[in-house]
Amino acid sequence: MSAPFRGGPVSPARPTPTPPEPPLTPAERWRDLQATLRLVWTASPRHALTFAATSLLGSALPAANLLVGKHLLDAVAQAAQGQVTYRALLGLLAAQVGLVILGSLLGTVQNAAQQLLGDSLQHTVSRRILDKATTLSVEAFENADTYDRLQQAYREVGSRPLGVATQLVSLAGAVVTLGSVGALMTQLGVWVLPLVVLASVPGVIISNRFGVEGYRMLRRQTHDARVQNYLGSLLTSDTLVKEVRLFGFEPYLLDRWRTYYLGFRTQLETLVRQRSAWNFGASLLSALLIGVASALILRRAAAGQISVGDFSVFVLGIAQVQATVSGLLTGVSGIYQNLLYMRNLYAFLELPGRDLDAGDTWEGRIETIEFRDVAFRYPLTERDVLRGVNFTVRRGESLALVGENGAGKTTVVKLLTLLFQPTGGQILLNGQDAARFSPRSVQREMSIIFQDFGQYQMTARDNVALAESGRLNDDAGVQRAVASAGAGFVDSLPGGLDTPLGRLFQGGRQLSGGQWQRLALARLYFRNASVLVFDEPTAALDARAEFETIQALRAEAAGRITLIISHRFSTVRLADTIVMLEGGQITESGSHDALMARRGRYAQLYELQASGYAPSGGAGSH
Ligand SMILES: Nc1ncnc2c1ncn2[C@@H]1O[C@H](COP(=O)(O)OP(=O)(O)OP(=O)(O)O)[C@@H](O)[C@H]1O
Repeated sequence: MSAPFRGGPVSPARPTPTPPEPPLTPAERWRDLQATLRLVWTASPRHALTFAATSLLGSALPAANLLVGKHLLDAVAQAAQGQVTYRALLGLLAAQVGLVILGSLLGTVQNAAQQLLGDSLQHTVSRRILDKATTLSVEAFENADTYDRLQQAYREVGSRPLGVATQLVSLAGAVVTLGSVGALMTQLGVWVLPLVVLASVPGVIISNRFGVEGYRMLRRQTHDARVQNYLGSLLTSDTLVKEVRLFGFEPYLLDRWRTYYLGFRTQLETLVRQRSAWNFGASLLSALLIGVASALILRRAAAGQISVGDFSVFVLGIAQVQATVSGLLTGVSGIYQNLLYMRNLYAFLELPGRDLDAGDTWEGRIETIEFRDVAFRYPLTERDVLRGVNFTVRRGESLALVGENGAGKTTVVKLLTLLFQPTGGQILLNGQDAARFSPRSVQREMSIIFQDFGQYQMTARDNVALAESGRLNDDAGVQRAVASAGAGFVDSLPGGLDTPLGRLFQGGRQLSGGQWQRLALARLYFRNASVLVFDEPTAALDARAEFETIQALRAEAAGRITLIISHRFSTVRLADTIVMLEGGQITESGSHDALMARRGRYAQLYELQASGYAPSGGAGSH
C-alpha cells in the first residue's frame, strides 16, 4: 500500500500512457463549438454581449479611418493650390480625432468586458470540473487516463473557452473590416484586393499547421510531463526531504528529470526548426505578391489616374488587409485549436460518473454484513485479487482480517464500504443485496480509518468533524471523539481545537505520525456509525498508545460491527473472528484460540511475531 496521503499535488506515476486522440468529426466539432458558446454565455451574458458589441463596432473603424485620412490628404494637396479652406481642413481633422476617441472608448470597454468575462468563465469551468470530480468513482481516480484528462482540463480552464469566444467575435469583426476596407481598395483596381489577400494566406496556413502540431506534441508529452512533475515534486516535498537526503538519491532523480526534459527539448527543436523554415518561405512569397500589386498601382499613379489620398488608401490598406486576413485565418485555426483543448474538458465532463445517490436509500442500522462468494478484479488488470470470499459479521462482533502484504485485505474494505463494486458474488447487508442501495446512504452508516488516512491541513476540529461536516460546531461530540481516540494532546495546542495543523499554511502546527493517526481515529469515532472499520489503526502508535487504543476501540465497538485489519497480532487476537486471507482467498477463520489450536498458518505467523518479543528467541505462547 502507498504511504499516507500528504496532500501533495502530484500522485505517483502510473504507467499507462495517454492513448492517441481520436480524430474529431465536423459534427463533433460543431457540437463542441456550440457547447463552448453556451458556456461563455452562461458564465456572464452581460459581459459576453458587451464584448461582442464593442468588438464589432470597433471593426468598422479602420475603414472609416482610411476614408477620413484619404480625404484629409487630398484636401491638403488641394489646399496647396488654394482650393480648400482652413476651416474645411479642421473639419476633417475633427472627424479623425473623433474616430480616435471612439476607438479608444470601444477598446477600453471591450478590454474590461473581456477581463470580467474571462474571470467568470474560469470560475464556471473550474466549478464544473470540481462538481464532476465529486461524482467520479474512486476507481476513476486510479485510472491514469482519467487523471491525465483531469489535469489537462484543469490546466486549460483559464484561457481556452475565452479563446474560442474572443476568436469567434474577432472573426465576425474581421469580416466587417475586410468588407469595408476591401470596398475602398477595390476602387483602385479590381486586382488590388485579391493580390493583397493572397499575400497573407501562406503565412497563416503555416502558423495554423504548426499550431496543430504543437498541440499534438503537448498531448503526446502529457504522460511523461506528469512523470517529470512527479520527479520534481519528490525533490521539493516537505515530507519526503528527510528520506531523499538520507538515501541521497537526488542525483538519480535529477538525472531522470533531465532525461525527460531532453526528450521534450528534442521534439521542440524539430518543431521550431521546421516552422521557421516554412515561415521564411511564406514571407518571401508574400513580399513578391505585394511587390506586384505595388508596381501595378504605381503604373496608374504614373498615368495620373489616382490621387495622393488614393495612394495612401493603398499603402495603409495593405497593412490593414494583411492583418485582417491573418486575423481571420488564425481566428479559424485558433478556434479549431482551442476546440481541441476544449475536447479535453468535455471528455472529462463526459466521463461516466457514479451517481452515489442512485438506488434505494438505506435506512436504519446495519446489523449484519455477509460476503457471499465475493470476487474482485481491479479495472484494466488481468487477475482477480479476491476469489470466493465468504464471511459474516454481526452487530456486536468484531472481525479481523489478517494476511501478508498484498493478500487483499484493503480490497475487502473497499468493497465492504461500497467504494468499489464486487465483480463476482454478493455483499448482503441485513440479508439484502448491497448493490440495491445508494452507496452514499449506506456509507453514512460506516466510519473508517484508512491505512493512508488523510492529514488535513486545517484545524484540529476540522480534522475530527469532517466525518460529519453538518456537526462542525458540536463541541461536545468532538471532545468525546478526541477522548476516545486518546488525542488529548489537542488541548495543549496553542489554539486548542482551533489550532491549524500541518506545514502547508502559515501558523500551522506539525504533528507526529502517531498524533495524526489519533486524530484520524477521533474522526472515525465522531461519526455515529453502525460499522467501524480500522485499517491498520495502530501502525503509527507506541505500545502504550496501542493498548489504550484497543481498549477504547472495544468500548466503542459495543453494539456495532467492527472490522479490523492489522499486521499486529496483539491487536488482531482480540477480535471475535479472525479471517486469514492468502492470495485473495480465505484459508482459515475462527477465534484466536480456535486458530491457535488448529496450528495452521495463523498460528505460525502469530508465533513468528511473538518470537520477536521472547527473550531467548523461542516461540511465545498466546
Ligand atoms: N488500484 C489497484 N489497481 C490494481 N491492483 C491493485 C490496486 N490496489 C491493489 N491492487 C492489488 O490488489 C492486491 C491486494 O491489495 P490490497 O491492498 O487489498 O492488499 P493488502 O492485503 O491490504 O496489503 P497490505 O497488507 O500491504 O496493505 C495486490 O496484489 C495489489 O497489487
